[in-house]
Amino acid sequence: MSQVPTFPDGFLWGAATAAHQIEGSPLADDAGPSIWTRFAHTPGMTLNGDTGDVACDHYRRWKDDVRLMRDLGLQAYRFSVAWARVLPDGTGRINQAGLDFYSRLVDELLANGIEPLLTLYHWDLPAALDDRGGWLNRDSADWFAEYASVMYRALDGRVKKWVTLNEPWVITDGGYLHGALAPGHRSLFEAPIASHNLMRAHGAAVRAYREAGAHEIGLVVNIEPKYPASDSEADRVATRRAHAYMNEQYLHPALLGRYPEELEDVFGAAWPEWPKQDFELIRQQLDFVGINYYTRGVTEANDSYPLKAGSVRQPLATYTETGWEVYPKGLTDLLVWFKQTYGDIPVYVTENGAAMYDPPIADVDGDGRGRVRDPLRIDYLRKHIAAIHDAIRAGVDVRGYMLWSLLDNLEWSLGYSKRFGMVHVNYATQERTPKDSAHWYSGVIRSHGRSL
Ligand SMILES: OC[C@@H]1[C@@H](O)[C@H](O)[C@@H](O)c2nc(CNc3ccccc3)cn21
Repeated sequence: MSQVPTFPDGFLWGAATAAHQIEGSPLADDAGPSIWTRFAHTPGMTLNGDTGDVACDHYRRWKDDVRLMRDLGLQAYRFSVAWARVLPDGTGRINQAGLDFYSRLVDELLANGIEPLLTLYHWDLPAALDDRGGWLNRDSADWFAEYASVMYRALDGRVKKWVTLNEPWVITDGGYLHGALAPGHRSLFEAPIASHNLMRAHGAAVRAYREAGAHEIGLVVNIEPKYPASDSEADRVATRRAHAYMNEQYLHPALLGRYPEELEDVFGAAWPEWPKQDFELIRQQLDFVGINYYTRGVTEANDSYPLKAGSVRQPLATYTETGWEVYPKGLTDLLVWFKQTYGDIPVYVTENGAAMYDPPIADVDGDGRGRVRDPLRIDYLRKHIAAIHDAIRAGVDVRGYMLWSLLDNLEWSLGYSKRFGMVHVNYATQERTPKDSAHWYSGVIRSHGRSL
């Protein structure tokens, strides 16, 4: 970047988390179990048998964590609601204690000048609904709309930015096709059905919001630009399929009212006939789209997958703990593609970050305070925020940045093995220690990006 970056007035600087990954106490105060409570307690499903039983103990430490956000200067905080705290059976009976937890959290955020950005669903379906077929049941759209309406009635006005779903692609690719995530199904036939019902649920929740809410609602997707590993026709076809499968499978129905044509070929006999009226439900006017960006996908033809496409690991820049390539330009390319494909819909980067090897906490300055020196994370964040600035200069209406994540937390099936936080969590003592990246990010926020 040649000159000092200037971000638009009102550009929102925040951080993101998710209920199951930080809260702990999943069954406290009459909450019901979720599919992740069940999945993590199933032997062999998570690394080291790690569960969300304690996590970051945020359910009890929420007030201190909001104080930490204030001290870091966050302007916004993206979090998710654990559906089964509010509706232990998924529908019907409301658990007031669960609703009160989120109401108190929102009030504390507002009292500290932090804008809440609420995600209704971040993967933790009530187990009682999974027992009724979960996302494979077409009734799931009604279940989700009922839950969403409970939350709108309780919090709308205090919460002014709502997200229906976090990453429908991961929910179905992980939970229904490959089985690595809850509920752990492995079925090419189930995956498109779960995807479709998730998008029907998204549409039903937006429709309910238009009747009950008065502010902003959007969808969050994880998308990554796909680049062919070579200019061979086979790799180019594979890249197109991978792009349709991850990047268009959810945005097309939500914003264009149709699926990309490649999906019928990708799923073959497993691709159902969809009722036309479903797309009238799915396609709803959105106030914004959230994009979660971590890396790109270099893609080659590979007949051993249903997709007939595989990712090619890039040798040089995969020093993240997840092995994901560091490729900031992919974020610029993606944001420009989004605008070119779907038009001028406001965008938030609702997740971006990296799990890096973090050295142990040490009193490196001799001032009695622990420090975590994470220069690689700072470098990653700096380059990706600069990539957003490049997209803004190219005309993309990016409204904010939510760093993933505020805290080290439970990385789903990978347990506590990956640390994405800008704040270190000692899981034995629950002590929080802002890493160097947290102090750096505070400076970025204070300077509105000019200190990049
Ligand atoms: O993996 C880091 C975060 C995760 O902790 C969040 O809960 C989730 O919203 C999230 N989504 C991605 C996007 N990529 C992804 C790819 C394959 C499997 C899982 C996530 C990364 N992350």
